[in-house]
Amino acid sequence: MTDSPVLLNKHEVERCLSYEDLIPRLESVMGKFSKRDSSEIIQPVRSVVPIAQHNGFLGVMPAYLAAEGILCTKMVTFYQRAEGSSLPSTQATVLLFDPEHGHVTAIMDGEAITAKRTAAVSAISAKLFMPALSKVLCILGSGQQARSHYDVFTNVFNFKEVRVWSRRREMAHRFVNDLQGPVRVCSSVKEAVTGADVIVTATGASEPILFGEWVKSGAHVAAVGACRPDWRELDDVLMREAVVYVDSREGATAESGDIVLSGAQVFAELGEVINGSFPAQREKTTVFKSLGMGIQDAVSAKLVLEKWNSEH
Ligand SMILES: NC(=O)C1=CN([C@@H]2O[C@H](COP(=O)(O)OP(=O)(O)OC[C@H]3O[C@@H](n4cnc5c(N)ncnc54)[C@H](O)[C@@H]3O)[C@@H](O)[C@H]2O)C=CC1
Ligand SMILES: O=C([O-])C1=[NH+]CCC1
Repeated sequence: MTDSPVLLNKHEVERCLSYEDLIPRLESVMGKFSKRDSSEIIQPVRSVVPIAQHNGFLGVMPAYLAAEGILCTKMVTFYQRAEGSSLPSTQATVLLFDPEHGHVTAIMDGEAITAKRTAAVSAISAKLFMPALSKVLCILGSGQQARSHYDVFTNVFNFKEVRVWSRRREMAHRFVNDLQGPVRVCSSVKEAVTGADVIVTATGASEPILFGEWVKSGAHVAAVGACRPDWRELDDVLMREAVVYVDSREGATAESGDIVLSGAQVFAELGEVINGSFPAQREKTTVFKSLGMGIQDAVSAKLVLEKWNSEH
């Protein structure tokens, strides 16, 4: 008989996962992943089932990290919600397994993991690619990802000004009212991004909202939304003129409309920069196209379980 799996809700997961622990673990696993040593890491591109009647998708994201003894899968649903909907558009559950015997050791909320690990990876991209002396951060969107990106970017960096734009102005104000620090609400994307050093796009858009002509030369864009091959957040000009980094080349080719439809060339994976195979072209305009990876969820879930176990 094996023990019953540990069950951890969103509050527990949030409490057990700090950016301080998460960032170095993500850097390490992404650097290893980009070496493509299958004796160490196995992570297929996520399987996605469209739920066409309801504008949604179910993604299954398994990963095995042999050296670290982590076997994990996340199941994530993501929906295009009608404007004004109060339902979350991204929901997830993460399972950790015992790799030796195959039983489930933990079942935990995946919403907090998804929010935090995605923002932490974007922060890693900014650390490598944003201009030296970056002063202005701009966040497009005001949902879960916008919030986690605000939290980690203002924690890790020292911006002089933070701006936010949301397609409904009252949502941007609600977002800002929830925060401690000063944030300027902008009434258009153009106003929000003009002169910004770092731009986070974290929206449910399926057509471009960010245009290259508005982006300051040398700025860094962390593009988190548009995770379907026919969805866009960024226009062709930006995609073709910027140096494009991705989390996984296979994922980007299968899932990113911004890459597939613009015909942009991927310069490198974030992990290839971390492991020293490719340079960080900080002086150029850069785009980090994030799609999300099972290995990111796997190391996050392991951190949560380690912390929880240390307390019980
Ligand atoms: N790269 C990654 O690893 C991950 C990406 N995502 C993606 O990030 C995006 C944001 O996710 P969440 O914050 O969880 O969603 P959310 O529903 O909490 O927030 C979505 C935001 O996008 C805005 N929005 C929706 N449709 C829009 C449109 N057509 N034009 C402009 N703004 C629009 C909403 O007003 C809201 O501010 C989604 O596209 C989601 O699929 C989510 C999780 C992980
Ligand atoms: O990595 C992830 O969990 C997701 N990417 C796009 C939607 C959910």
